[in-house]
Amino acid sequence: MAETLEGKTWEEMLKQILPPGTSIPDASANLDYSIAIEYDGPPVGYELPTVDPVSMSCFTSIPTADPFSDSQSQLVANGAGPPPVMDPIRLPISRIAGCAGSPPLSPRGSRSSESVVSVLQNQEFSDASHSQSPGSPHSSATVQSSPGRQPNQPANEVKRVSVVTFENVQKSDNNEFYVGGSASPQYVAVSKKEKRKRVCYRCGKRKWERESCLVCSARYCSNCVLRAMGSMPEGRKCVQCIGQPIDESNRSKLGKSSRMLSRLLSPLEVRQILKAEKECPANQLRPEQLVVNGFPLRPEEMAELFSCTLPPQKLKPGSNASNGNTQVYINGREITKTELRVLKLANVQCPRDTHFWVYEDGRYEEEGQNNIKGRIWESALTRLACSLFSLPVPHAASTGPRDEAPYSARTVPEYLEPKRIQKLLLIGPPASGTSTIFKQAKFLYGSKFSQEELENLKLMIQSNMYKYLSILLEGRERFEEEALSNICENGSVERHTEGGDGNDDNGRALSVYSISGRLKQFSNWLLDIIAMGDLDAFFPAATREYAPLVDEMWKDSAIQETYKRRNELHFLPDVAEYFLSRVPSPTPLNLFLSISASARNLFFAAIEVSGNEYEPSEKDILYAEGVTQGNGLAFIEFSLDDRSLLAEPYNDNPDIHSQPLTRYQLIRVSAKGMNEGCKWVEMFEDVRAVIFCIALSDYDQFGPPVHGNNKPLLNRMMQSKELFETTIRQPCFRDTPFVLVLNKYDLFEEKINRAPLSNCDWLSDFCPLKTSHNQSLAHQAYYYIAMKFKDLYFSLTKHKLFVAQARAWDRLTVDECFKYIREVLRWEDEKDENYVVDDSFYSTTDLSSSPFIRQSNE
Ligand SMILES: Nc1nc2c(ncn2[C@@H]2O[C@H](COP(=O)(O)OP(=O)(O)OP(=O)(O)O)[C@@H](O)[C@H]2O)c(=O)[nH]1
Ligand SMILES: [Mg+2]
Repeated sequence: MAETLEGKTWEEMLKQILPPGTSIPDASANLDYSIAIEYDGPPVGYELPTVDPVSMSCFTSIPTADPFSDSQSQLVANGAGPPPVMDPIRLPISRIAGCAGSPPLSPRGSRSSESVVSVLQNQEFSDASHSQSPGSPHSSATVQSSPGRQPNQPANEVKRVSVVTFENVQKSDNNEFYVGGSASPQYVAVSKKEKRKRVCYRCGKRKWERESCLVCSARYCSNCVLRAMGSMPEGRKCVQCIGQPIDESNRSKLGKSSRMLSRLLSPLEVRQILKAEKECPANQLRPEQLVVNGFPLRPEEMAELFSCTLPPQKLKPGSNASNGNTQVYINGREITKTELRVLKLANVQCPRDTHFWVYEDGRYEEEGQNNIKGRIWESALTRLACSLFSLPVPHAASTGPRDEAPYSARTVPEYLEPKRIQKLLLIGPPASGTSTIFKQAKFLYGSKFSQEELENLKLMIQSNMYKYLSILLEGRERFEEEALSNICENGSVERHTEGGDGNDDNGRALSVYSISGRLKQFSNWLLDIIAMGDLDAFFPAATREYAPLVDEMWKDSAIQETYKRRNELHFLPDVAEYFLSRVPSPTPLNLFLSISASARNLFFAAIEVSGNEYEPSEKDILYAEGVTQGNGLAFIEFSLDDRSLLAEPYNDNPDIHSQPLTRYQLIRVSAKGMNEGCKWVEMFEDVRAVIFCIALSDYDQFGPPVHGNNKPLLNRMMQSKELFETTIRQPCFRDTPFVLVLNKYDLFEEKINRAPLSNCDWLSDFCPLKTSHNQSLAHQAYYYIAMKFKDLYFSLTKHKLFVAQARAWDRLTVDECFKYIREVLRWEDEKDENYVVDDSFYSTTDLSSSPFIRQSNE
């Protein structure tokens, strides 16, 4: 260009710019090749002409058309379609009468303001709703899809709308604009969230494949989806929609696979996202959406509904929960065919159009007749049929006045109802070992862990790893502060970074516990979300992004130094070490020659456990804290072999072996949130026994109170005792036998010789005998604690407390516990039948298999 500038006329230069053969215009006065530049000279002495601004009161913006695509121009060039026509911009008059041939229904917005070529209704974009405008994903304006067009219709001759309105001009979050118009009078009332089909809401580009937000239906292309939806803690939702309920029309899509996600993410990640989508609280039906007999459910009713043994599946909002089709009504609800069959079995006459009224205790009459015809569930057969078909059987409590209870769970001998499931509620203060016992029961008597359960356990272990990591990081901060203040006070340099000058680039002091800025950032992030209780929301999707940093951190010498002082990290559970210090094989040693052995172990454990390929071993599962992620309700059903040693004396009847085994349902709940007047326990009023688990080793430990955060640390045994008292005081457990499992005997045994029981005020009057009778201190102390609880229980309930000992890590001891519990249930049954086997208060202290059974320290 430089040469062309020199000595060439403007005609010559122009010739080079214009296509060959084009004539050069004459240099006339009007010819203007000037380019606008900003004037920055001195102020002018005259008034500059101005253009009145267009009134924007009705428009948020002037709608513009999409760029004219290559394929469109191709079609035009081939004569396959007429040239595109720009839609005239409409004035904000409320209605403009239109006719066939009037412009397509909605001028569209585009971020490109250079191109003003109108939308060509081209095959490429053909779709029933192709002419819609891109709209705000979060707006609720009305939009009408084009009624579509005939296959042979020319591309641009879509059916024109008769009326176009401009009332719904919207501005979206990302500054794109659209105008929604009502197509024709019959569509005006149709209010549907506007959809910008084929256009990505984020980049505005047309893409075939998009993923849409379950809340606002915003659609994103594969380039944008991860940016717009983040780590998808609630599945496919834009980040700003997280926490909001889904659009109900999307309910059937919950958890259904997505090709785009499968392409972008690993199968495990997709599974995790889809699982979160299906299961996260925000995406669940809300009680008020479920209508039963014309009334929306209350939260507690909903909780009750979903806590039953066979909760309803695939409920839809507003669905008719009665779902009957028999023209027979009970309490205003049309019953189902199965229910009708059971009624017939119960000898209830029910011709069509009968309206029954059934009372809580099973008495029934024809509506308005005031003439009780009988009791529906009177016969065992009816009850059996009901339990077979998962139909309700009235609670023992509701079958009339308590003392007459005609068929309470207690008084119907087990063998009359072989199918009845004996529910066992397993409960205990945090970290007492309930999950461990639950998992042992599953290993012992239950079915294998399903793929899904394994996946859950894996996630749980992985998220626990982050918790342990955060405890380490917190410890590191503490140690760093200590070290730095030591340095300041003593001028001591002994803990300074080796080889460094003790300062970082910014002149800040450093200690062996100091980490780099990047790691510090990660550390702050993790500690923040843990402190906010948000880990579950971020895990696993967001934490995955940090995986490389986790690796880096494990390798860091500051973490290694912190880990050396793990005994000072009180919140680091014992099992953390198990998970943190595993060395997987094969060991790529050469990679890690430069780091110490313990750091290497941490590193491997982190990589192994946090990796996708990690599969938890049986031991991992057992040692992992919790049963389910989030530690919710968990239950299993199993039966026990009845031919235990303890059972034999009662099994004289040879028929007993031909009868089906008793089924048990073990329900494990976290005791968190249980307090006086607590409602949810009432859901378990029909349990056969409460298994209350306490960690013996808690007697010298202090922890934050279960209720309330700012109170001083409390002795954990005292906390367990309080929770125990609260539980036994629950009215719904008034007649329920309690089995106290004193767990963690292994830790207790090891601890008792160095820490006296008097660490716990309640246990301060323990007075061990000289161990002349071969009775170890631990045995005596255990027995003493058992008696303390029995006394307490008796004073409050006037009943006997059954006590068993366990080391939940040892499967055999858990097996013994359950066999003991089975015996307790038998004793209770027989007691109810007046075959009182054992009435002494003290003889039920412990398992008869225990060597300490007759050794009281009284
Ligand atoms: N040493 C020892 N540790 C045990 C025993 N039973 C459980 N643990 C460990 O104690 C910790 C707490 O046990 P969990 O079974 O998770 O306790 P939990 O009752 O479910 O407690 P939350 O989950 O807090 O409700 C886990 O790390 C267990 O591995 C035991 O008998 N001996
Ligand atoms: Mg647990």
